[in-house]
Amino acid sequence: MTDTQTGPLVVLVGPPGAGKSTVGRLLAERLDCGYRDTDADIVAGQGKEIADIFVDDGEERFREIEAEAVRTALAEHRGVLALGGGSVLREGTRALLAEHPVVFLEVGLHDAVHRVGLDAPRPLLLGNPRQRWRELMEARRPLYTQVARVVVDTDGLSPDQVADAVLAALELEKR
Ligand SMILES: Nc1ncnc2c1ncn2[C@@H]1O[C@H](COP(=O)(O)OP(=O)(O)O)[C@@H](O)[C@H]1O
Ligand SMILES: O=C(O)C1=C[C@@H](OP(=O)(O)O)[C@@H](O)[C@H](O)C1
Ligand SMILES: [Mg+2]
Repeated sequence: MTDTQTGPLVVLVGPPGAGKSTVGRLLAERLDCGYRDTDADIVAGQGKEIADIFVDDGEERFREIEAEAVRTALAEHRGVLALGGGSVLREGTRALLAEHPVVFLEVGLHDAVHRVGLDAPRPLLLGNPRQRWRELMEARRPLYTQVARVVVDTDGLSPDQVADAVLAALELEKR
């Protein structure tokens, strides 16, 4: 990292189950830098879980809180930053991301649904996770593509392999 660096080294975007949080932690270890996840910032700031924010306050309020969390993290953080899957929905957030080394972690329906099924429930996938995920990805794919400097396909790859691919794609040195 240089003194003139003005934002995160890497920003990870993509749908739920792309592995943003998992690969983000691995990348921070590899790069020997800090890791930050806007979902964790939101939970800490609100004092409640994401699912409870959706139930108590609604998705629109969550998106407002998220937009502010992303703005703050982009301004403050100099390491690896993982965003929540829906953060690209806000035009203002997409405009901010244009200045940063954004990586779209791509994943297909099969791997994504398998991965999120192993994990804590996500409010937006409740009901029929396969259908919800497919709709969500169809609506968002253009947005992920628009903000991304590079796209890394994660299908069939382990988190370690995805981290390798991200480092190669951004031509970042392993430390
Ligand atoms: N490349 C991968 N291969 C297999 N499982 C993965 C991979 N990446 C993430 N996972 C698993 O999938 C689940 C969701 O990963 P997570 O990092 O939370 O995704 P995101 O933050 O993009 O929603 C976790 O249980 C995680 O261990
Ligand atoms: O895609 C979304 O709209 C969401 C994704 C989640 O984060 P991950 O993408 O890390 O699962 C979390 O921000 C929230 O449940 C909403
Ligand atoms: Mg995550």
